[in-house]
Amino acid sequence: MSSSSGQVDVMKFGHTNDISMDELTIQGPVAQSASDDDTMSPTAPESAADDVVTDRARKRRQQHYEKQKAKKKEKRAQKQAIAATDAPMFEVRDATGKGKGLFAIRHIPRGSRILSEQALIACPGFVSNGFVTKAFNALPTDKRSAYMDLDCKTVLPGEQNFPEWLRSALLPARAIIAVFQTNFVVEQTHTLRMTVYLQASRLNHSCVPNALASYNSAVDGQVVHAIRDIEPDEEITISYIQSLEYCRRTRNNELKQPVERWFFTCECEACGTKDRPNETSDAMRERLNKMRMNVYKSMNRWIEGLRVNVQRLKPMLEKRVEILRSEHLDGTCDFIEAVKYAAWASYITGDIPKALKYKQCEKESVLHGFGCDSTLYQRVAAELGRLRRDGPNLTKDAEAGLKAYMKRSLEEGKRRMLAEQRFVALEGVLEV
Ligand SMILES: C[S@@+](CC[C@H](N)C(=O)[O-])C[C@H]1O[C@@H](n2cnc3c(N)ncnc32)[C@H](O)[C@@H]1O
Repeated sequence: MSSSSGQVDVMKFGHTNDISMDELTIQGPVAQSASDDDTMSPTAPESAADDVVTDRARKRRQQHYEKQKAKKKEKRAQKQAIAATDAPMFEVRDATGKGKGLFAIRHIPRGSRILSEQALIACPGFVSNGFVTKAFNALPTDKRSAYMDLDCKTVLPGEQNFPEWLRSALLPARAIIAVFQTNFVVEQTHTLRMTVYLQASRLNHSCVPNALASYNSAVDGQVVHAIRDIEPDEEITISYIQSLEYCRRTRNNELKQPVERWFFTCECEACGTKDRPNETSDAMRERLNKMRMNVYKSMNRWIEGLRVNVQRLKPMLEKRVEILRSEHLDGTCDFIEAVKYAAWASYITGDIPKALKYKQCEKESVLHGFGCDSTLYQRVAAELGRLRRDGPNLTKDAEAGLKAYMKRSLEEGKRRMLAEQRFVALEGVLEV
């Protein structure tokens, strides 16, 4: 479940570090009202001017009060969503043809935290078979048997040809590693780690998932949120792959990268079956992928300081958001990335109302998918606040911040992939 680590890259609208609080205050409402006063007629009687100023002050106070009220309401709703974790929302059940899975036992509204769990086994940095075995042996007996009860699909290369006695002799050590291989997720904490969970590891994959799993530092574990309303008896699914914008064939190849560890071909509503593939969805995803590649190419050019015609890029970015919606992928990491880029393009081209609209949508999606206690949400909420407050004044800082951020996130992404590949390809396969 490599993508269930769920970390979404976020571009910043400027660095808070680059701007002091004092600078921000100067650009705020006080400076604005001073320039407004300049437009007043010099002959206007003092008392009338005072009235206007008082009126404005009252209006501003009222607006401020309304904002605070709205914020409090939002926070209360968020807290309620998190508290809802206490009430059971799902059960583990047989999922025909998929082994076990998690199923809703009541209506789960979008944004609810479905589960919040700490890892059973967590291997920091580059794990080895030895580390996994040692961590397993350190578990209490009941946890060990719960671990061994998890799905174990992985057949290590060449194993089918081993004589029976050798296979049996290898089984105990091989089973511990194979369960780990089938179920681990890669998490970005202060360092990379690979983890296995008792409940979150039961989540099956879909290319139209209704939930998002991510690492949450406040919980120090995985949290799973409903990214749309989920009805009773509906299976709760997440995405195992890096992007849902790939076409069907690539998505299924992705599930086998860097080596086969899950052994299934997806037959969700977007994939269809082998005999009746969903060609309409496939064409849409193919289109999405082309758009995504284009965006990345342009982003790379922009990061390197080359000329990019963002004005021309903008309609394509907006179309991407639209298609993702039509594919019922709102709320997924791909969607969050798409609205983030759309906000960026609107911002760079000076279309602040649209930038605000997309940024607001990003904030809502991150809130619903990651929760208000996620660092990602706090970052996006701060970006939106900054954009609202400072609008076009931040352009220069925003550009510098965005570039630095994109560089960092590209490097992080590479490091994460390398760690996963190293474990799966070297430790998991060759050493056993
Ligand atoms: C991390 S486990 C998920 C939980 C697992 N189904 C169980 O019984 O514990 C991954 C395994 O689930 C199964 N699986 C996940 N998503 C699937 C899907 N969409 N179709 C078929 N099998 C799936 C595959 O066998 C895969 O190796």
